Amino acid sequence: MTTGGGVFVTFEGGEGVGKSTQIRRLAETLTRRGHDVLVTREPGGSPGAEAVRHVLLSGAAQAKGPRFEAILFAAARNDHVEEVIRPALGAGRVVLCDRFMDSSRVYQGVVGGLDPEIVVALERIAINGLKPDCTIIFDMPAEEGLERVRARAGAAAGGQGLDGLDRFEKDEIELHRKRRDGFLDLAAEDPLRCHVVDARPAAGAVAAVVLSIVQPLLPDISCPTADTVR
Ligand SMILES: Nc1ncnc2c1ncn2[C@@H]1O[C@H](COP(=O)(O)OP(=O)(O)OP(=O)(O)O)[C@@H](O)[C@H]1O
Ligand SMILES: Cc1cn([C@H]2C[C@H](O)[C@@H](COP(=O)(O)O)O2)c(=O)[nH]c1=O
Repeated sequence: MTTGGGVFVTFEGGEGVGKSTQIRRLAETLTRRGHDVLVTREPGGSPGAEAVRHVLLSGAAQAKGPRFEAILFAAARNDHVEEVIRPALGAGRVVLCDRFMDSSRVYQGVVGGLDPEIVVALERIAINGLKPDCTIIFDMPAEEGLERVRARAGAAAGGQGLDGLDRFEKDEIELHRKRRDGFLDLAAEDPLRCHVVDARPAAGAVAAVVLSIVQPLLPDISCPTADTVR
């Protein structure tokens, strides 16, 4: 368990696999059961990192290349870790984070083509020793995830056909397929931390699988501890 008694769970995968949907459902379930839950995301999660998110997802940094983007992701991550995640874990909270270091390993590293030594060095600086207790990797064919993303963007635009996609969502389908493979490879390399979950079933069925993975990591809050009983 992470320092301070909190539990740090990250959610990863390609575009449109249902990370936000599942985090929202899990947070509702855990909160109802009495856990103190923090939902956060990357890039972003702290005021400084949210500003960097806009630069990255708008595509403003793309022309500078993967190294420049990777440095921005790392700077945003370090701010998020030190300003938000570490304090929350120190306070014993359950932190549910939409993407974290594995997205950098896959998007900028394995698929982005960044020198592995740079990926490792940036990760070390960014996370400063803080690793997830558990990582859920949602898996589905890249085409199906992108269909969900396009449907979501279309609905948000009131069905007016605006593409509404961010810098990474707009990439070629072959890159999305490689990202899926990259996440599966990471999961195979670190099976104690990473759990691959089939993202295709209905949201309720996926949520049940996610809960079964996270539940054993949580502190038992069913009985009062000795020092709360007077
Ligand atoms: N199990 C599911 N079955 C069908 N549709 C789903 C399922 N889960 C999520 N969706 C829908 O798919 C779309 C994408 O879901 P969501 O935003 O949760 O994915 P995401 O992984 O967070 O996306 P992104 O990669 O863009 O952050 C949403 O419109 C959501 O309602
Ligand atoms: C943390 C992180 C993210 N990315 C990419 C992956 C996604 O395309 C976007 C984030 O958008 P989302 O809708 O919030 O999932 O950013 C990345 O390339 N590297 C990273 O470290």
